[in-house]
Amino acid sequence: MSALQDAAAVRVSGLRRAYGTRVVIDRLDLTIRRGEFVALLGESGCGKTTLLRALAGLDPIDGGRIEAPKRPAVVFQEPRLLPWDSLWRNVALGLPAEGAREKAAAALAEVGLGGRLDDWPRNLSGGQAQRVALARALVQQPELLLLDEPFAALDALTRIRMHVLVKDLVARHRPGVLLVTHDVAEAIALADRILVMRGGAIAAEHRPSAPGLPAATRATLLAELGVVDDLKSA
Ligand SMILES: Nc1ncnc2c1ncn2[C@@H]1O[C@H](COP(=O)(O)OP(=O)(O)OP(=O)(O)O)[C@@H](O)[C@H]1O
Repeated sequence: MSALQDAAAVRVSGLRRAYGTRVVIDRLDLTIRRGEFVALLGESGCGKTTLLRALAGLDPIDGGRIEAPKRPAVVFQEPRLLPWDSLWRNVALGLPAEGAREKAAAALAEVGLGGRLDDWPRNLSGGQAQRVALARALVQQPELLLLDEPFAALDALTRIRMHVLVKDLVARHRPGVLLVTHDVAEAIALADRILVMRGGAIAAEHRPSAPGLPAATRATLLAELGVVDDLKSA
């Protein structure tokens, strides 16, 4: 294997997924490298969540290949915490018992909840609950982190705080990331690479990092998503 291949967090080739006769993913190719933050945009119903669930191993596939060196970790729009378990037990879910509390404590500290190990999910705000969900994902030391609109239900300021946190966590742990989002600004703020899904595959790719590019990219992305934004010129 070459060094480049070694760095892949996931490699997808010729992926196909159908619900009955309805083909949702068709000949989709995608590679995400470790440390690379990829955002996935696309019109509602184009198959983003279907792709994410296939990558997560949650759903079967009907053709093609998904090669991932390790089981990916997933954070969904809702935190999906177990209400009867303390925060550290929620984070430690699936870890071997030995050292689990220490690992959960370190992960909770990383998301700013270091003093809340023995607290309960019911005492958390929406943003804090999503922090716990992130800690639960990162404690697995994933090579691929799948984020399915994890900030969509949060208020605007909490969302920005979460962006800063996630960017920092990804820079430190360097998993490959696939973020499904409807928020063009979020994709531009976080991603190294923005993919647009259409017709069951990746139809376009953008890199928003070059100085001066975000405004142009926003317009380009909105156009690709079929959104006419003439508010500013109205
Ligand atoms: N379990 C299922 N059975 C049948 N059809 C499904 C199932 N799950 C999704 N679909 C259909 O597959 C298509 C893709 O759905 P998916 O949820 O992947 O889209 P999406 O891009 O994530 O949408 P959104 O942006 O609205 O979340 C949709 O037309 C949806 O109705």
